[in-house]
Order: sequence, then C-alpha cells, then structure tokens
Amino acid sequence: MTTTDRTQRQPDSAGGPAPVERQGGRAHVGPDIWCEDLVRIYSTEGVEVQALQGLNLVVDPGDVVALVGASGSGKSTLLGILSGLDRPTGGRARVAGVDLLTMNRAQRVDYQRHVVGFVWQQTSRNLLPFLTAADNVALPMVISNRTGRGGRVGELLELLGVADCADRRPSQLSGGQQQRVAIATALANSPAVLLADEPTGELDDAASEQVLEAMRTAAGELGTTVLVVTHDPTVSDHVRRTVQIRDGRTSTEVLRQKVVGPDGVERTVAREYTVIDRAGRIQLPKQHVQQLGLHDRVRIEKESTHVQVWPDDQDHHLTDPATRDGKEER
Ligand SMILES: Nc1ncnc2c1ncn2[C@@H]1O[C@H](COP(=O)(O)OP(=O)(O)OP(=O)(O)O)[C@@H](O)[C@H]1O
Repeated sequence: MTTTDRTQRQPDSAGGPAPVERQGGRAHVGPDIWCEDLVRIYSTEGVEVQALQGLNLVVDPGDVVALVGASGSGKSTLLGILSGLDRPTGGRARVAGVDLLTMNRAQRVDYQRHVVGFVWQQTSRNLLPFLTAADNVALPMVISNRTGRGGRVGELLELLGVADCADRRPSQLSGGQQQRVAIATALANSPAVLLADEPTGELDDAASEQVLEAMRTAAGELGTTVLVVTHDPTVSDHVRRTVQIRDGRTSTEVLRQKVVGPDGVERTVAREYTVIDRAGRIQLPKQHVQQLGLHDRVRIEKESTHVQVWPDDQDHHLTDPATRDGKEER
C-alpha cells in the first residue's frame, strides 16, 4: 500500500487499538482486523435474522487466518462487512485503521480499491473474461493510476506461480490457475488485508492445495493479512490460526505452533481455545453440552488455575462441593 493510500484513512476517534507506524513507511493501526460486538440483522418481509450476534475478532498484521463454521453461521456476512459491501447493524469494526461504520461513499470506494482485496469462490467472478491474466492484474492499478505497473504484474504472477499464464485469457486457464491470478489481481494495489470467500470451493484437492499455499506465500512475502472463509478441511495445514464461528459469534480458535521436540525434530502443535468476550462470556463446545447434558444453568467453580463447569445435577450437589473442597454452606 502506498503512503498516499494510508493518509486517507480516518484517525482512530472511537477508541480501540491505537494507531502506530508500520515499519517500511507503511502506516498501520494495531491489529489489521478489529471487530467488537459486531451485529448484523437482516430484515426481510417482517422477519428478522440475526446473522452476527456480537462477534469479536482481532487479527494481527501479516497473520493468515481461516474462518470456518457451519452453513448459516455468519461467515459470508462478516466478509461482506469487512469488504465494505455491507454495513453492520451495530458494534464496531475497523480494518487497517479504517472505521467501517463511519465511511462515506468516497471513502468506501477508496477502501475497496486500496485497503482490502477480495477473492470470490466463483472463479468466473474474479476475472474479466476478455482480458489476459496480465491485463486483469494490471486493471486495478490502471484504475488507481498507479505507476510501475508492468514490473508489478510480472512480480505478482511470479509470486503466485502463474507467470507462464500472463498472456492467456481466463477461459484458457485451469480453475486453480484462475484463482491464483485472481489473488494476484486482489493484491495488485497492495491492500493491507486480503479477504477470500471459499476460494477453493470449486477446485479439486491438488488445485486447492496450490491455491492455499500460493496465498500463504504471497501474504508472507508482501506482509498481507489474510482472512479466508473455507469449508476445506486441508486448510489447517496452511494457516497458523483457525477461527470458528457459531451462531454469529466467534466460538473457538485453533492455534498452531512449530515446536522442536527433545529429539530435535520440528513438529506442528495445534491447541484449541474457546473465545471469551469482554463480558467474560464463553460458548461451550456443542459436544460437551450434549454429552454432559448441560442445559438451563450450570455451576462454575474456581480452582487456583482454572474454572470447572458442572451440570446442575442434584446428586452432584449432595456429594459436592463441601466434601471435595472443604467448603461449607453458610
Ligand atoms: N441478504 C440476506 N437476507 C436475509 N437473511 C440473510 C441474508 N444473507 C444472509 N442471511 C442469513 O444470515 C445468516 C448467516 O448467513 P451467512 O451467509 O453469513 O452464513 P455462512 O456462514 O456464510 O453460510 P454458508 O457457509 O452457507 O455460506 C443465515 O441465517 C442466512 O440465512
């Protein structure tokens, strides 16, 4: 992103993370994606659907995050808001320092041209069919009147592993090649954040693998933050963090870290976390709720390093907690 792009961003006036300078002359605001208590209610024919119900999400610059969740959980709704195509009903959201709730029309256009890049599931929706791959990648830069286009087109196609496709039209490319050219196009104006909605949804396993890997490589090389919505189970091999949405809220996260074992071998260790919001609310995993028969109310006990959640079970009340903890009812 150019310095000019960043100077058009709004100052941080609504609280939240403070602006800081990104190294290399790129202005930057704390996290690249910051959503707090985000709500989106759709009203159609008198029926209200609450697609996002107080969603919180923070993504740091350069992170590559997969967003997963059941159909109807709110993934596309969130991407629609983050891409500036839709407005939230409530809450706060900021992408690379831009307040998504207060943007006017001109700022929205600038935002979509320079701050975020977008890749859709349908390969045909990402590229203009009558332009070559190189011309598709160049187009956003032409619209933005950006100089040095030729060199950048070559660099991006090279980075995405499709340099040999430069002179071909989309119909002469495989689905995977089309998506990689689409990613190059989305990255053309150096957006801070790349958003992708099921970019591998129409691809076979091998092509999906190449697209996800190309996306990760490009993000790593360019320092782009990536949020990718996917049902693709292999995505976990390509991202450090997977965030699960359930009923319009972020519910669990899986973080992956590389650790070197005592035998000197490097392994990837994945650990699942449940998201806790500012009010201290957590969503218990569905299978725990079902298996333990948790409903209506539960009892919470604090230990020195953790809390325990107990079913509201009369027998349990009789045997616990006084005997177990040495606590007596007063
Ligand atoms: N334009 C709309 N008007 C009314 N309801 C909508 C609209 N768009 C989405 N919804 C509803 O909002 C909820 C969330 O939808 P959304 O498309 O965000 O889910 P999703 O997680 O992306 O699902 P999928 O994985 O099937 O794409 C669903 O109940 C959906 O029916």
